[in-house]
Amino acid sequence: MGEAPALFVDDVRKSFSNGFDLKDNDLETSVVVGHKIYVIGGTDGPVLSGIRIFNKLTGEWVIPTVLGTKPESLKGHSCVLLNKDRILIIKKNSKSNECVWFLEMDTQFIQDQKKKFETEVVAWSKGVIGNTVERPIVISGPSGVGKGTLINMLMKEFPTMFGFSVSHTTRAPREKEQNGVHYHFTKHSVMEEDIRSGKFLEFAAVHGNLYGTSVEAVDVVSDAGMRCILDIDVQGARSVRASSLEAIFVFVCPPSFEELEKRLRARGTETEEQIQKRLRNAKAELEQGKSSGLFDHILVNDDIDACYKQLKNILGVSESMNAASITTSKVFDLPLDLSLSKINEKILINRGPAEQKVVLDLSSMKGGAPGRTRGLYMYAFGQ
Ligand SMILES: Nc1nc2c(ncn2[C@@H]2O[C@H](COP(=O)(O)OP(=O)(O)O)[C@@H](O)[C@H]2O)c(=O)[nH]1
Ligand SMILES: Nc1ncnc2c1ncn2[C@@H]1O[C@H](COP(=O)(O)OP(=O)(O)O)[C@@H](O)[C@H]1O
Repeated sequence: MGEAPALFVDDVRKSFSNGFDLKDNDLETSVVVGHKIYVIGGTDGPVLSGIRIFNKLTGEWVIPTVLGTKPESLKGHSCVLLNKDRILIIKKNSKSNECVWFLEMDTQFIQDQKKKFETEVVAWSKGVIGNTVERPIVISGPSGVGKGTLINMLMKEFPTMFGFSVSHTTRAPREKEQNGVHYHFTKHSVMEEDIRSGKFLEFAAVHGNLYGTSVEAVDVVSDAGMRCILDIDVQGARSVRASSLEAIFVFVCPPSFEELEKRLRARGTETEEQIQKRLRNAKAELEQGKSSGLFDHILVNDDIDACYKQLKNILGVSESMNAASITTSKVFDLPLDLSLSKINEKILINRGPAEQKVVLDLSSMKGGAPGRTRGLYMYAFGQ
């Protein structure tokens, strides 16, 4: 087939000389990138992040700022450098659906973060095997129009198909709202810090509070094989439109302004002052929602059942689909004893001579820190 010869990672390790007695083993591995040596793992010393970088030019160790969601433990792993901007890490003694991780050290995201932090920065990104699910749905509309009601109906009828993106907010919880279910309720300072460190896909100040969708909120829904629903305001919808998330945008209008006010009052969850603020903002939101060209579909929520039916039509779901099963790709066991070799955009995971070999195909890889790395395929062959 004319493929390039396999690059054996272990040969690369043996061939570098750093002046240090860095012995690669299952717990601590090293990857050379130009004049830097990235050491991953490591249990000794003050290396809390488990990542340290040796700069061969200055002869100094640097502890980088580590972003993203880390693997829970890295007791036994093997790694290989990909395209000089990220390192692939395979966790040993794990399942194929949780073994693939990437440590990014020179992707666009990292370059942006380095400017912000003015330090060395690396970021973890979990690899997700298999097909991505259908396009997420962004639902916007003024307060009290019925967004929550429509979303609840959808999730109740199709519990395995749709998952709600749980936003963060600095507003106080309403009586029946649960932390982690309706919102992640948080403090202004904490949320600002998380925004700065790139954890949010979008955020906006709405009715005097901060609201935002974390990258993680969308990823956990996709990881569960479900289609993600986002209930966000028009500013947030605009940010999502500009992001890499390819969503369907739906704007919900009331039949009249009077009806909107009636619903907001009847819900009884806001003070008079808050109702007034929401009504004032509703005017601008309705104008932007209807005229901006941002939304793919505009629904009028007059009769709730009729509106719900229209929403289902837009999403292409029907009653017969509510028992639809989620297709998951086959899960393999990866032993403690494995080695990696790289052939173009494929990684061969050798599981011992008598065992099946596993191929990790990276040719359709997309995404990455601060979210998951997707578009990965894994299959076994051999005995
Ligand atoms: N941009 C953005 N807006 C959000 C997010 N979560 C909720 N919102 C919007 O914030 C507004 C206020 O939400 P909430 O306080 O729950 O009141 P409600 O609109 O009356 O349900 C609504 O327009 C929501 O769509 C988010 O993560 N990002
Ligand atoms: N089509 C409708 N007709 C009458 N009342 C509605 C309709 N849709 C929603 N409601 C009611 O209006 C109130 C606001 O709806 P909600 O879903 O909380 O709005 P939002 O999430 O957009 O703020 C709720 O009390 C809900 O039961």
